[in-house]
Amino acid sequence: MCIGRFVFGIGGESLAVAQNTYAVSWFKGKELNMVFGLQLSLARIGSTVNMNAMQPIYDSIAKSSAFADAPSYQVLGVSLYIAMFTCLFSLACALGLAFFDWRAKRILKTSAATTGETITLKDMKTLLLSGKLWLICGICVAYYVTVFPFVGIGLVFYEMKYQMPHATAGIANSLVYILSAACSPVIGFLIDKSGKNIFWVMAGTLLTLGCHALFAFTFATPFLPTIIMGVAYSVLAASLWPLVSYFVPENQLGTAYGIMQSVQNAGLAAISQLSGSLVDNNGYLILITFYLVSPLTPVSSQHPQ
Ligand SMILES: C[C@H](NC(=O)[C@@H](N)CCCCN)C(=O)O
Repeated sequence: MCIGRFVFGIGGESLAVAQNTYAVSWFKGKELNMVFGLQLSLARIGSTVNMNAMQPIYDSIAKSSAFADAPSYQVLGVSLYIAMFTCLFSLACALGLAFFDWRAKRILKTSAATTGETITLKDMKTLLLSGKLWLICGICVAYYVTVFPFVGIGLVFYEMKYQMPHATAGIANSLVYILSAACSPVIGFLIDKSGKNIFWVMAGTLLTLGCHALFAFTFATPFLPTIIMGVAYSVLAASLWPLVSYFVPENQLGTAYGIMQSVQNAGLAAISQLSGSLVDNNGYLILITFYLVSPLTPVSSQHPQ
């Protein structure tokens, strides 16, 4: 299983790096935030379908006469084979993209997704010494560790703190992603219109901070902070990722997004472990208080655009 997850991590995150680089190369100066919002929206539709569909798929296979006496690992294996078809669909889309890129290159007599220049060791050094890049990485990791691990343990949180039945807790937990799927393109469009990415990054961070405060210190309906968190997360994601393209030259974008994803994932790996141990040893109040402190890092590391 660990090997499978390792390969999955390499594939998924490389895909994200390539997607971001293509998006900037094709849409810079033309509604880039909206394109990132749209990309985010489709990714979150995928996450929501995954969160809600895998258990029913597993249950229906287990109940089917063909697998009535099958051990659970076999039922799981068949469920994962079904999931594999969405990866094949993704591969088909990537091949379609390669075709359009090749066609654009042929028609425009240029490389569509790159400037033709490749990154040099000197560029790499400049990039690694760029304070702006590390600030964005800091914002990214400090913000995302308060959202992804929270959604990861959200189901049990809603069940335990708010005494919700399993199904209602599942709906509450997927609301962050459902809302993000619905509103990211619109938010991206609004960010394009205002052109103030850093303002929106701060707004997304502060709103998320407010949500964690409501989760930690009140027993008011959790649906309100969850809904606000869905919107805040969309605001942050649609404004933060395109920001890289404002100061990193096009031939270094892939490397810059690769560094950003690595830093984000290193933080997520550590904080997911810490979240589990904080919940087990200290309870949810301490965990949410920890989430409350983490976004303060992005707020304090931002300065006006
Ligand atoms: C845009 C941003 N993408 C990421 O954070 C990637 N590392 C992919 C994460 C996939 C999460 N299951 C985002 O999704 O907000």
